[in-house]
Amino acid sequence: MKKLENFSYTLDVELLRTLAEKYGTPLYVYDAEKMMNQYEKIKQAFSCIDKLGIHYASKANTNINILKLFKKKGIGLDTVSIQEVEIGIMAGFPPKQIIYTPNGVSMEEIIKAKEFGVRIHIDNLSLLEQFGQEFSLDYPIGIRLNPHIVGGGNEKISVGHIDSKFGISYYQFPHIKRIVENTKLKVEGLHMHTGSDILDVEIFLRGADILFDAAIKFKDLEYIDFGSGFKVSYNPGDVPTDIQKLGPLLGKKVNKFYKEYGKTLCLVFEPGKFILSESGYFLVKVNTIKQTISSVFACVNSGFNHFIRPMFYNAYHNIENISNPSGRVRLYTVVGYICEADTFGLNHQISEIHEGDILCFSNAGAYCFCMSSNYNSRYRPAEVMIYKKQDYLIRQRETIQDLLRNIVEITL
Ligand SMILES: Cc1ncc(COP(=O)(O)O)c(C=O)c1O
Ligand SMILES: N[C@@H](CCCC[NH3+])C(=O)O
Repeated sequence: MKKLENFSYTLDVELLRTLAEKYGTPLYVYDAEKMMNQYEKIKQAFSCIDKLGIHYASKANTNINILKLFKKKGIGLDTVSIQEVEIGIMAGFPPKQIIYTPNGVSMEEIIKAKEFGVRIHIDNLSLLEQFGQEFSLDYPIGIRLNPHIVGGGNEKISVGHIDSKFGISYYQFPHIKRIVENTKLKVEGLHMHTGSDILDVEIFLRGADILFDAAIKFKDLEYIDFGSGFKVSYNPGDVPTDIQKLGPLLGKKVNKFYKEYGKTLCLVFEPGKFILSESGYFLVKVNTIKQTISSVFACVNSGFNHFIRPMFYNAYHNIENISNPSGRVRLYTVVGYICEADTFGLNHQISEIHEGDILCFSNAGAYCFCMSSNYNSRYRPAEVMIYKKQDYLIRQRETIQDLLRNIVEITL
């Protein structure tokens, strides 16, 4: 069967077309095999590291079926909210396999996480002190440091710089130490995450130096958590993070550190995008073609309410016409139906589009469905997962009842 050329599709065109017909559009399709291949790539790249812990960043896609798949493979979970913790527990993860690294949350939420028994990362001096005063030695925690490194594909996802709200500045280290000593807190982990979409291997290595420098000053560590940020290719010429190169370089630093520390710790990564992004496809139908005096618009039955990355981050996503994959290539601006600027792709080269054709967006696995909304009172799409060559509906398309579910009608 024909596969789409010039891009890393793992599913063939005919299958995607069949799924669009069977489940309707707009539709998210995920390929479980591709997720697992990506996971294996990470494992292999860091195979020189003795104790490796990979925790899938569930914020990339929290569908419980995807979480269960990772659980089955023995992968850990990374969460950012108490709700992600709860979904993780529901998916069957043992609490100690769940890392919880929130930002800007209340002490009440941290206490709930403690009640679930998950590994908590605190990224704020005030909460560190409160937690220490209340729980002290009873409950070991991890601390998220801000290494003051500028990394990440755009300013919205660059989170390790000096003006960022994330982590505790490593310049505030004496303050951290004072709180830990005064409250007798047990620190079992140190964490850092500088951003998403980081191409440069050097960023990770610089972060490692800073983290090890801090880690040597804590005697009870069990793990060091490097967060994530591995980049994927969003367009055919794009280059992903060279994790094959990063693995051995980081491995050298890690082993040197372990010698100094006198103990082998677990080295944790929390990948989301690298595992999920390329496994996903977003299928939409072309409602109409609109030729203006400047552009040819392909207007589809979706919008940034379903797929926000192009509008929010200016992100490029490859778009193919899977109804006419070998047609003559023309220039199209692909737009959605939302009542404000809503562009998926400006002047993309796409094989000739007719009304009713199905377009396929690539890299739709991570940060796509989970960032969707009901803006303009549109239903959120269905999700399908291909697992062991079978397609499974893993989320139903919404209906009018979903839009009204929490509304309380009052008598006027
Ligand atoms: C703390 C933390 N860990 C892990 C991730 C996952 O990052 P990515 O999807 O780039 O792998 C993020 C998101 O950027 C994050 O904020
Ligand atoms: N949502 C971002 C990724 C990182 C956000 C989480 N820290 C994206 O779509 O690129």
